Amino acid sequence: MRIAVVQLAYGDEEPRAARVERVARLVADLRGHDLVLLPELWAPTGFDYSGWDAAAEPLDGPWAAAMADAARALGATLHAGSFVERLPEPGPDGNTLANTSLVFAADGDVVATYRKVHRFGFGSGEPKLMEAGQDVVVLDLPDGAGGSIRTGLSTCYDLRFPELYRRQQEAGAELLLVPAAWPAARVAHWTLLGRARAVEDQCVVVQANTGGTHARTPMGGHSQVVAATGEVLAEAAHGDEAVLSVDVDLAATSAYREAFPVLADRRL
Ligand SMILES: O=C(O)CCC(=O)C(=O)O
Repeated sequence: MRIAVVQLAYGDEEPRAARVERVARLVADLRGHDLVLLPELWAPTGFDYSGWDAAAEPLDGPWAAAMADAARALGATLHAGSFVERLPEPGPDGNTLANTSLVFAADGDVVATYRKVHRFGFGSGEPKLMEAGQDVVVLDLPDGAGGSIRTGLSTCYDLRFPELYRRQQEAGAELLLVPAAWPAARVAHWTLLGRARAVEDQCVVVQANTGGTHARTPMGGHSQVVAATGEVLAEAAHGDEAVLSVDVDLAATSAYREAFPVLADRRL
């Protein structure tokens, strides 16, 4: 399966609409891949909380329409990262925003919607402004060889909560996709936790982070693709925009699980 991980770098000077156009073109240029993964909140920005309300859109808003077009131009699955969703009504915490990821099929149809479960911000940002997602999302994506691969969805801070990934693994996931806006200050955790999730759940982990600096927050980069063995198959540099293009041997994951069946020894 040929996977492209797009590490987008942006600053405060780039208008949101211009970035959406730029990224749509970039995605269309990645034809030949079976799956493209974009980072978290790359259009409204991950850390400019003050702009989230104005940037919020419904599930069928202009951002989703642009990404559906981009998926059609790509001719493959597009995990478009996440955007600020305007919920139709306030959730249990009284908020009308969510950090929502959409996955598009090659024909532009939405095949998965994931709302970030663990909200980052310790009393500000997401916990203050957004509703928490409630659902574990696992789905089958085309593997590029006529079959499918069971895939789990999560976002950024979720990576710190292994129980979410164990639920995905129990639901049959072998591929874990993680878009993020993870800051440079803790980027060592980002790479370490991605490898940890790969090793403990015996899954391929694909992580797309953000680069550049926005809202006075330098982003960490270091997007990576990790095999189920924990081997890092590709890793982007710190902070710059980059595309990782990686051929992932999915059969190797099943073979590895059979050869080293550690998950069968769990005691609950
Ligand atoms: O957990 C971290 O250190 C960063 C998480 C984060 O930036 C996010 O979830 O947006």
